Amino acid sequence: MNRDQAEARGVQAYYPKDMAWCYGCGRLNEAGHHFQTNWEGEETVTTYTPCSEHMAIPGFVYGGLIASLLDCHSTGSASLALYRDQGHELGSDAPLPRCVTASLKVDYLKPTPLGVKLIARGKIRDMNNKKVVVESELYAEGILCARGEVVAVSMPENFGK
Ligand SMILES: CCCCCCCCCCCCCCCC(=O)SCCNC(=O)CCNC(=O)[C@H](O)C(C)(C)COP(=O)(O)OP(=O)(O)OC[C@H]1O[C@@H](n2cnc3c(N)ncnc32)[C@H](O)[C@@H]1OP(=O)(O)O
Repeated sequence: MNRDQAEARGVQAYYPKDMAWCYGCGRLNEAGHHFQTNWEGEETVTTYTPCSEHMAIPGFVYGGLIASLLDCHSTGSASLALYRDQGHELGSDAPLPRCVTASLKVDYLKPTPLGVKLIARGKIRDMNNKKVVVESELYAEGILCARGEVVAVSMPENFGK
């Protein structure tokens, strides 16, 4: 599988239908961004090219879009990390761990240009069997523009009840 094919089938491609509606990364949400997250060695990677409707200031990306990207990148990374920890890789029949965001922190370091490919790279900083801390860096044309930290937690059975 080449890089493009791997990105096109990130962890979000394996979410079951009832979990595939997220505005950021749900493949079934037609209005959403369809972020896709996968392993690249020990790091996780999500890429996205924002367009003019994602503008904050002419030429630069809205910070909320960057937060969304880091959010879904991190929950996807957490699912991948828990899955690998359980001895599985994408494509296996075992069910994927479901993770939601407990905490999201973003530092905006430099203005992020519109119209170029953004690359989020994540590292797993801490994890146990129900919580994963993901630290990420967001690059545009090789420049570090934002840094994020997400605490992702396994989705409880009684979520929302
Ligand atoms: C079958 C296949 C499925 C496939 C895969 C499905 C994917 C699934 C849908 C994905 C779609 C995308 C998702 C996008 C990301 C959203 O947008 S998700 C939506 C936004 N997030 C939410 O709505 C979450 C709302 N909050 C909650 O439901 C609950 O507060 C939580 C997050 C589940 C935590 O519940 P809780 O009872 O507090 O958890 P608890 O067991 O006490 O804590 C677990 C650990 O987390 C830590 N923790 C809890 N809250 C926090 C916090 N705010 N800050 C720091 N640490 C915290 C605790 O300290 C504890 O740490 P340890 O003691 O283990 O070290």
